[in-house]
Amino acid sequence: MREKREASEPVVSASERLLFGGPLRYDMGWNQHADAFLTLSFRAMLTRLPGMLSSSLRLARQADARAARVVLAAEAGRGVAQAVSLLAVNNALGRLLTGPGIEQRLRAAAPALVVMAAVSLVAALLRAASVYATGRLEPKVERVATELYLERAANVELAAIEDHAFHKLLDTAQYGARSARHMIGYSTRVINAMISLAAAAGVLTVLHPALLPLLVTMTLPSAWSALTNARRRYESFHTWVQHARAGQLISGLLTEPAAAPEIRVHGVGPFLLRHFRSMSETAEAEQARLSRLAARTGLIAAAWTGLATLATYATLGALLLAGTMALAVAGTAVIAIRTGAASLDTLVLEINQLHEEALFVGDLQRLYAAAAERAIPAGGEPLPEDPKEIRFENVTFSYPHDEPPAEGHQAEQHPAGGHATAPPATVPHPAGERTTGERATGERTTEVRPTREHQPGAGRGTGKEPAGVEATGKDPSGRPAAGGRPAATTRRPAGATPRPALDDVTLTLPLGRIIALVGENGSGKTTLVKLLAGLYTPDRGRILWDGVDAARADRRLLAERIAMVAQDFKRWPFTARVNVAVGRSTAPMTEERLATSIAEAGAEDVVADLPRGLDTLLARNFSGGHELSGGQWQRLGIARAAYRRGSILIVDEPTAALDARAELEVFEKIRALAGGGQTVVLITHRLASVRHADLVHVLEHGRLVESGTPDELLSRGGVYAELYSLQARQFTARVPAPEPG
Ligand SMILES: Nc1ncnc2c1ncn2[C@@H]1O[C@H](COP(=O)(O)OP(=O)(O)OP(=O)(O)O)[C@@H](O)[C@H]1O
Repeated sequence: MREKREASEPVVSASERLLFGGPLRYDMGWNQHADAFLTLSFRAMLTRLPGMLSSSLRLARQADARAARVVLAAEAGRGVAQAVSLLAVNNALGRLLTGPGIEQRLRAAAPALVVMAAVSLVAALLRAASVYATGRLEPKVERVATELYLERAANVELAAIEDHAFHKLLDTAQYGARSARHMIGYSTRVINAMISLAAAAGVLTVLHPALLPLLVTMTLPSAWSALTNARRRYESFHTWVQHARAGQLISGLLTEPAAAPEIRVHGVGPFLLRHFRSMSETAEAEQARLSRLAARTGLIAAAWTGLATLATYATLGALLLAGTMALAVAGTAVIAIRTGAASLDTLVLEINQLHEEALFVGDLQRLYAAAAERAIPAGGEPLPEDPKEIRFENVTFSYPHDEPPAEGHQAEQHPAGGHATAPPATVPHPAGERTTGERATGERTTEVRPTREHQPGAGRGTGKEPAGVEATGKDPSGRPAAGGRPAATTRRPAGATPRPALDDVTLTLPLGRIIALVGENGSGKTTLVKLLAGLYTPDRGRILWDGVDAARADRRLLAERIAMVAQDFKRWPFTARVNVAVGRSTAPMTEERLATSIAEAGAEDVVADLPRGLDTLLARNFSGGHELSGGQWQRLGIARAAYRRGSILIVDEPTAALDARAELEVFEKIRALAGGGQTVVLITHRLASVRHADLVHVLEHGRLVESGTPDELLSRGGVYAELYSLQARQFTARVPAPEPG
């Protein structure tokens, strides 16, 4: 009881309190399983065993049916071999211990000895077959499960990705594939242990009915000790790992380039180092506590096993003395009890592990189901071949909003990006600290479960953060900061209903023209183009392509027509060539198309300056990688959109990172694209650049407030004219001369 209280009370170091205002907590999906694992009784685990085994089998059959059959047959064969071997031992002992001379006894025992040798050989061959087939199966199972995971995740609506609950499931389920792989090994060992236990128990029962209870008595202590330590470790994980993570966060900050200048100029290094030491010491204390408890449990188990062994041998002796058991049978019983005890021990541990893995595979299956429900619908009406206009009719759209955090969890934060993503790479998953064949001695081998940062699709960026959420954990490229740096989250007060991002908007986008969307920050411009691109569907109202409602249209065909340079377009960690050609990854990658797109975006100089031209890897954190400036990236982004050759080009803040000359040039290029018949939907705050637009829509607080040509809007003297003159004044206003003296 004392021990439980000790483990569940988090020790928050003074450093943690100072730096994070309390315990630093990441919101990680697998946390959900802490309680499930700790509260489940061993009996309940046994009840669930058939379900878990059949789920493993299903996965195995899906991945490689032949290998699955080999494993099953080999394990069953090994069990039979063990029973036959025990019976042969009994036979051999019986012949050796009774009879006239030693030579005749040896001769009589010879057939049984030959059987033993043959059975050992067969068992060894079967084991080899099982090891080989399991080794083949495991990676295939993981691949099949991962592919399904990635495929489904990539195919859900953007709204699902931005939905906190779905994202949490996505996070939890990321461990499922690895768990599915582990389940194969555990299932094999469980099946093997069950069969050999049944063989030993069967033989013992045949030999003498009193032997079976002795087997159980001898095994229980070590199984109890192993289980207790595993649970204690798991429970402790939830107590101290968060603190260890806080320490790792500090060590990450001390080495990351972004923090380096301030660490040096402001002398933050010693300050952080001091707190790093203090946090590490807290984690060390927890490790010491665990080791102390493990040693104590090990001792208790050893004493219990010793007593049980003594009782076993005393019973065997008594049976021998009473003449109710032959010496040969007693000898066989000792061997069978030892084998059976080892099998039972393995069984307890492996079922434990299997259960834990099954929880994560369960998440994966839940994700598959949820992702299927939220998948982008396939099929739909075709869009008109050459539409004249797209019309927004009374369109209203609100972003789904998260519930405010529960009381007392104000320090609970997500790793970078505002959404829960992955735990930092250096922190093992509890099941990652896996025990392989743990015994009461406390010996174990550990394996660290890789986190999403190591997996394809790592660091998914979602573009914008939910209303009122401010993400601070991104590097300038929008990628999650290294080490899963937590983002401070601030939220809307509880109960406040957010304003719709778009509120009853009715407007027309004439195709083949340049249309500018203008308005202050947060007025709904980006939201409008995301609806146009089919990334969201309106809550109310319709988006009509010459009368065809986009909500009923084939979404894939709609996307085919759109090329988009978003504000935070993806900077793929690939070569420059791929960064452009990824605009239309289904098209053959031709040099001519690449060169044309690069020229259309005015990105020739950017490519010419790269050390290996188009083959330069654009990711500084890899060897040979190169980093571009914001403006250079922006040009490549436009080249990517040009490469796509969509009929509607959406450009969101294309010149934000450009100098004055480059800005002019980019607008020229964009105008030229429109000259080729492409529709350009341009979002910009630089109103001087809007002069060439055919039509300007002005948004304010999600509502359309003005529409017209730039000249019409200027002469109207409304919001546009006001914003325009504000900007113009910045250039003409005289800077007050400094006061003399
Ligand atoms: N993914 C999102 N989840 C929740 N709310 C969002 C999301 N994206 C935008 N919003 C909110 O919707 C409103 C409109 O945002 P939007 O990005 O469309 O404005 P904008 O006019 O493009 O702004 P800016 O000029 O700053 O780019 C804002 O209140 C914003 O906070």
